Amino acid sequence: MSEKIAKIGIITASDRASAGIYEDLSGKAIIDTLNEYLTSPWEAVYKCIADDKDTIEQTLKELVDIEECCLVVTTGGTGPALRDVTPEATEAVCDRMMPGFGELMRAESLKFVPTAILSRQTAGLRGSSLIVNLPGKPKSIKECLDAVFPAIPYCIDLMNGPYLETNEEVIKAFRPKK
Ligand SMILES: Nc1ncnc2c1ncn2[C@@H]1O[C@H](COP(=O)(O)OP(=O)(O)OP(=O)(O)O)[C@@H](O)[C@H]1O
Ligand SMILES: Nc1nc2c(c(=O)[nH]1)N[C@H]1C(S)=C(S)[C@@H](COP(=O)(O)O)O[C@H]1N2
Repeated sequence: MSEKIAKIGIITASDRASAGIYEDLSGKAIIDTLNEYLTSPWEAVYKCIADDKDTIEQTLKELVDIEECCLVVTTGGTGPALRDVTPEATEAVCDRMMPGFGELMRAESLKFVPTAILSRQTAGLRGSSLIVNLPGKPKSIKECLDAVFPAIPYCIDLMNGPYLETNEEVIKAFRPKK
């Protein structure tokens, strides 16, 4: 995987965005934020789907197993609303969970909104891919990614994925050893 261009999956889980009731600003915010962060070449594989557990699971599997994305970032469906099932779909397809991501994003998000604890966002590993959940609100994307992204390139290194390089004036990747 390391010689290939890094593929990054972006999944918006939203009944209304997927039905065209509103424009998917959150998926766009993920792409814009990653373009600001990354100086190494990458390619987005983007999907906007309904809040349906089977559909989210199938889409996660497609982006990891067929598209070979080293990282998949989801937005939406992490709260307590009855159709919010993105964390459950993520757990269902992951071999190993990475609970630190959700813990850190909720802690950082509390600096912006007192409702941060309503997000059940999580992260996990499927094969050699990292899946990270973000909340649905467009403004939450950068609030959460700024917190966890410094650890993501090293996480992908440890799974023999592509070497992600960042613009250090925007965000600094932390690699404890070379
Ligand atoms: N992908 C998105 N693009 C633009 N705005 C969004 C998006 N997701 C959420 N929002 C905004 O954040 C608000 C609260 O998010 P909420 O989680 O209820 O949205 P949602 O998951 O898209 O809802 P639903 O799936 O029921 O349509 C929405 O009413 C909308 O204004
Ligand atoms: N950084 C950040 N985290 C946030 C928010 C936010 O605006 N910014 N919104 C919260 C709210 S109001 C909800 S209901 C939950 C779940 O959102 P979701 O169901 O759209 O994923 O995320 C929470 N986490």
